[in-house]
Amino acid sequence: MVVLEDLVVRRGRFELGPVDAHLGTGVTALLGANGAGKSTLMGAVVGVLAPSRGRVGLEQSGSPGRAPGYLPQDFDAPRRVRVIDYLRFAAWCRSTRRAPITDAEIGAALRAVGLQDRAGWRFGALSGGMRRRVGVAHALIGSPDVVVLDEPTVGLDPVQRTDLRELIGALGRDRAVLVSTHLAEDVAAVAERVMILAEGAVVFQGSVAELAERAGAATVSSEAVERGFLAVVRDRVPA
Ligand SMILES: Nc1ncnc2c1ncn2[C@@H]1O[C@H](COP(=O)(O)OP(=O)(O)OP(=O)(O)O)[C@@H](O)[C@H]1O
Repeated sequence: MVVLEDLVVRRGRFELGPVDAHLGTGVTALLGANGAGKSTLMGAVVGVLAPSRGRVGLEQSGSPGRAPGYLPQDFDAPRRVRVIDYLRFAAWCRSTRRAPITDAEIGAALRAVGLQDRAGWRFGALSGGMRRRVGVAHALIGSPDVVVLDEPTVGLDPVQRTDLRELIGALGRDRAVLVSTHLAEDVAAVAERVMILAEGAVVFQGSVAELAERAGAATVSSEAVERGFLAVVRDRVPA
């Protein structure tokens, strides 16, 4: 559903890529140290950063032309705006004449993140975790075939983290989901595939089981993912 071909993105002195990848149905976790290029790659996938070389191809089945759903790392909204009005505005921006996004779809997105009873609240009155969940709802409205979530579990309490993981897993059943995280538990719980970046380069692409194997683990667990990640990154950058 997302095809990355020879993709290179420059931001100041930083260069990401070249990246070649095919992100099909399912959850792909994007891992890497701070500054490795995860947000840069996600920005290029959703079209907010222009490639300096190569291409991002989106192959969507449903409403043609609907942009990928995107939770940016620094998602924010005006404090005084009510949640429902913010999402209605976002829905209007994402609607096309042939595929308008209805209030029912906005309600479904709010229910998906457990915020249906906060629809009338002002954004500034929500807790940090709830604001993050509004950002996830914002990424879901209109049921895009491609959903890109930049560190969606940051700031969530353990219950909300678990619920959000379940939601991400469910989304991955019929769409391409790209999710960045620093939490090995997120990867072990929901991802099928993993891509690891180090200093702008792709240093691993494969299944979660293959990553666990890098740590010599026969089964997938948070610990195996963490050790696999460290093995991959340390292989590349010797201490
Ligand atoms: N607006 C910008 N202008 C210039 N360079 C930038 C800009 N934004 C990010 N960078 C640089 O791009 C590189 C990659 O940043 P990016 O945000 O993609 O990393 P990341 O893997 O998402 O990191 P983190 O885990 O800290 O969120 C960093 O070296 C950063 O300094």
